[in-house]
Amino acid sequence: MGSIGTANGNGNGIGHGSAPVAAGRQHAEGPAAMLGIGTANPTGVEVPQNVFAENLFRVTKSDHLTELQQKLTRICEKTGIDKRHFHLTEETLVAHPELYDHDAQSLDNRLAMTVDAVPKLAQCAAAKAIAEWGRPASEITHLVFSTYSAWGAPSADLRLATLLGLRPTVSRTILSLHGCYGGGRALGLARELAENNRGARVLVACAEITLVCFGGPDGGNLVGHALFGDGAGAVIVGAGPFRDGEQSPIFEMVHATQTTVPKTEHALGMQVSGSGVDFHLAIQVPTLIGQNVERCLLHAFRGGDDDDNDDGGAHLPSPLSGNGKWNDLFWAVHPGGRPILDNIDMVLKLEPEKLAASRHVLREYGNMSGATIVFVLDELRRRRSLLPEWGAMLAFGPGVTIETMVLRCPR
Ligand SMILES: CC(C)(COP(=O)(O)OP(=O)(O)OC[C@H]1O[C@@H](n2cnc3c(N)ncnc32)[C@H](O)[C@@H]1OP(=O)(O)O)[C@@H](O)C(=O)NCCC(=O)NCCSC(=O)/C=C/c1ccc(O)cc1
Repeated sequence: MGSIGTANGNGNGIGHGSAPVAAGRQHAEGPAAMLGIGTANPTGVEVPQNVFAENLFRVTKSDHLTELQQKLTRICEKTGIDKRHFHLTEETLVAHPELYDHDAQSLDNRLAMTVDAVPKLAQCAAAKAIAEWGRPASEITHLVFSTYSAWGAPSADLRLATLLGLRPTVSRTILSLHGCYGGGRALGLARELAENNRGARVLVACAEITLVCFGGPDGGNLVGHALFGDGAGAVIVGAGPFRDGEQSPIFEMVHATQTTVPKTEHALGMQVSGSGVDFHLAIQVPTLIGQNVERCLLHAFRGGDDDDNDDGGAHLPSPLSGNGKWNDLFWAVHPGGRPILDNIDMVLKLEPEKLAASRHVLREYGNMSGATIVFVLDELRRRRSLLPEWGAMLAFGPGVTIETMVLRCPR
């Protein structure tokens, strides 16, 4: 173990698309791949970012807090966001003033309002992913569901399985409170499930509804107010042999790693209390991510090898051996915030259009936590004919945790 704690995928090299997984009857043939991608947002409320602060202060009866409103307006202008989608309506806020009263016990109501809404939003995204995949939902063998916004048992994964009519033997896993790296972790897990269980078809679903953490502007979470939005993403993951009628691989998932940056637990967090959920985003987060991201990428592109010598060895695909190597890749980066993308651009010396898909998603939807990375993958898939062969996916969240995946766009 090096100075950064790590946990690896199943140790595949990143050989050129050809069956790097150990042969054996129970294993799949070749790398896992994304076979269908879908996204969804709540249909009711779409808020332009340039009126967000004004709306928030009006609906929470906080117009007298003029300095705070000016500050939120300043922050909103710097987010790189044009609009966001929300499940929470003004009518609901009028009926539930406890949602912006920091002293009120509102957690029960918040959870009651999201218990059905979260799996239903996930269902909308999953239905699109399944339609693109081209096979019936009954052929899904595993479900990995990530959310921070719905808790309870039976949990959101079971509700989603029921809504989609998945078979009773579907093997379900729910990832809770992973925050913004939940989508990356769910995809990493799906990759391992698909490669290690021949014939497995894994539905990854991520759905987030910010109602659980909504509060008045005096609650001290102005950046969270300016940044987060609601959305769901779903991906069908499977490995060869592929079936008749099945979508051919969109992106191969060649290798995945997870890195925890030591001594940064304080930087990103979520505190649950009777009055809801409070986010904490330290001002240092964009810098911390910028400082650690290249190390994580090198680790992933070495196939999880902890050897720090960049020997251009057998693991590395050729794009990473030359100068300007990172510009030879396509990029699926979680747009956690505009300065995070700016720092990654700067550290990796990326050409301006390399993070275009991430900036587009940030602009159109804001940060939808774990679901956001699926929107970025969906956007990249639209630009597929322009993409180079190899790519990298990055997602970040509490820990600070950095999820990295080496992707390949088959021709
Ligand atoms: C749009 C911001 C807020 C400001 O842009 P800027 O280019 O840094 O501009 P300034 O440096 O001029 O800052 C504007 C104001 O914002 C303030 N500010 C600037 N970051 C801050 C700050 N983290 N705090 C509190 N004031 C600040 C800053 O002090 C300043 O205040 P003021 O001088 O009074 O105008 C930008 O910094 C930004 O997007 N920051 C957020 C980055 C970030 O941490 N993103 C989260 C990544 S991880 C993730 O996505 C998952 C989170 C998550 C975690 C747990 C879960 O369960 C679920 C999800």
